[in-house]
Amino acid sequence: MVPNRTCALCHTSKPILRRPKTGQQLCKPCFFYVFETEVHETIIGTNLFQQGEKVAIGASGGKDSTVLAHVLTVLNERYGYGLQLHLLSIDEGITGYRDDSLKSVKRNQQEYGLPLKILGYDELYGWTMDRVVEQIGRKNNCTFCGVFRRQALDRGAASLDADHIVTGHNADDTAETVLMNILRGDIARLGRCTAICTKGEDSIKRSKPFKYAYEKEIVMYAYFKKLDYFSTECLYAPDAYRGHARVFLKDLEAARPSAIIDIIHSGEAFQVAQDVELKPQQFCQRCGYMASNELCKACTLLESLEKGMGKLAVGDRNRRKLDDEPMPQGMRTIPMFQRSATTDSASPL
Ligand SMILES: Nc1ncnc2c1ncn2[C@@H]1O[C@H](COP(=O)(O)OP(=O)(O)OP(=O)(O)O)[C@@H](O)[C@H]1O
Repeated sequence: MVPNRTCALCHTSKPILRRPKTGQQLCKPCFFYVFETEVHETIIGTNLFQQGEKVAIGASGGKDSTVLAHVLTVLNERYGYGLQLHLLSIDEGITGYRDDSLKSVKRNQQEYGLPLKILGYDELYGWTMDRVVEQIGRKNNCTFCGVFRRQALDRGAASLDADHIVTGHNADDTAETVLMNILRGDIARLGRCTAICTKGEDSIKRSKPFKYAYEKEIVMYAYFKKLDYFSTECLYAPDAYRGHARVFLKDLEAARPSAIIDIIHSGEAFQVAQDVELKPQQFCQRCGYMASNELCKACTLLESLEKGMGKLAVGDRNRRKLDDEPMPQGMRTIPMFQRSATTDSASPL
């Protein structure tokens, strides 16, 4: 980069970076300020939080959630949101990966003085991902991990009596998800994947304050702030299909940086046609968690593992095969879901 003589915002200091989102050359303090202010504007513009809410930050120890914990702590103080922030980590039981990243979370907990709860797949499901992979191999293991994590975050948050879960999903993640849902023709997910906040009936709110934050800027923020995070990819290989969407998105971004935001805006503009039938929500008959069938996805997957049939990666097609197999003695099930109290009467920020 041929630097301008001065920062594009303060016109005083020497610029040290080019902002990936806008191409502006900025000094460090101005970059921190615009990055934080844009997240604040997203929060205020979408009425994301209520005064006094208890917010569980999904903390994986990776860059996104580490920056999220940092920025929310800063904004909560700067703008008096009045949030009770809590770190919530799910230990999937992946030796050499999650155990190391949890060490970063613990160091950050000390640094920010935030309480931390760790909930393990082992404790909740009786299975670690190491053991799941032993049974099913690496193919499809992300399906188990994703379904188990979603429910574990809800259960962890409910046990904290939290009103809200926030995750570090960023603009790149959201744009990838839009692309994936288009490629799969998954209309139901396409309709809801760009929502900044989702709340199923009787479930805890879940939101993505970094929905418009570029991954490259999150990495820059972490780097220049010298934040402590863990940067290794999962040992059990990332979701292959998402990988294609990611590569495609990176190519588009290289040609035109606004591609990421443009795809998100396109996703936001999609409307599900009236005649598209969406499955109604119900509660799992076994564990009481939200479900679109009699059993929730986690109970179905757990049952397949317990029966030694995890390789089926049970979708609707294989449900019959699973039902035909008798329940093993002492089959593990997930405890009943305890919902937390809600604070719907609280006032917005
Ligand atoms: N084990 C976990 N415990 C708690 N939260 C998690 C965990 N894994 C993922 N999350 C939440 O989901 C978000 C997206 O997770 P993903 O696996 O896509 O990782 P990522 O994009 O690399 O994010 P990060 O850099 O924070 O790990 C994370 O930012 C975090 O908020």
